[in-house]
Amino acid sequence: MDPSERIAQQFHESIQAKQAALNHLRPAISQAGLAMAECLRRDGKILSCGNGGSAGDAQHFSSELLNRFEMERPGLPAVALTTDSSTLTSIANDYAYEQVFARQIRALATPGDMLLAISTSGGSPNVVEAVSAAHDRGIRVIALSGREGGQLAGVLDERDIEIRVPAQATARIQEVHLLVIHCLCDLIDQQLFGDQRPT
Ligand SMILES: O=C(CO)[C@@H](O)[C@H](O)[C@H](O)[C@H](O)COP(=O)(O)O
Ligand SMILES: [Zn+2]
Repeated sequence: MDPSERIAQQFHESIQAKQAALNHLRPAISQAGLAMAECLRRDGKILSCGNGGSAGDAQHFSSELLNRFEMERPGLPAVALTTDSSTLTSIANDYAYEQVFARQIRALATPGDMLLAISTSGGSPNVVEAVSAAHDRGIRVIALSGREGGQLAGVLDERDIEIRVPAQATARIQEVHLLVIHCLCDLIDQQLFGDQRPT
């Protein structure tokens, strides 16, 4: 296959993954966006975590909240748990890599906060531990996952919301995750600041 055909195939697969996700995920995304808006309205904050590309997604989400998404509005409280290398390396060194997010959640989370837990496989032990820590602190979890949901699906409770992308390839799941994150930001802004969209 020549490069041009490979590129066309990647685009085609990405479009297909998004198309397949649309109706499947619409109710869960809507529920999650409204829950996040309510959390922020009540002065809660949203913590986020993930590994690799999902660490980038966790940071992408928190920066859309802290700075802004598409409209002019005040910054909203969010913390990506993936950015402080001193904290991450010391927790991994002194305890275990599985604890890098959980220990931060136990220190930072207060009642009414939420956790956005991102894992394409649902199998990353540190993301699974993060969910347990969130539950210990009494905070709700929005889980962004894929494939068969992994261990993450098994540790969610009835208050949590699972947004599981119906795809198998990590890259495709990540591409849908980013779109879901933008939908969540859009719903949060609409719920808190009204319907206007940038021209
Ligand atoms: O971005 C990519 C591959 O596309 C990788 O960095 C990927 O995020 C890493 O392999 C992660 O460790 C995978 O973790 P997870 O999504 O299964 O929780
Ligand atoms: Zn990637």
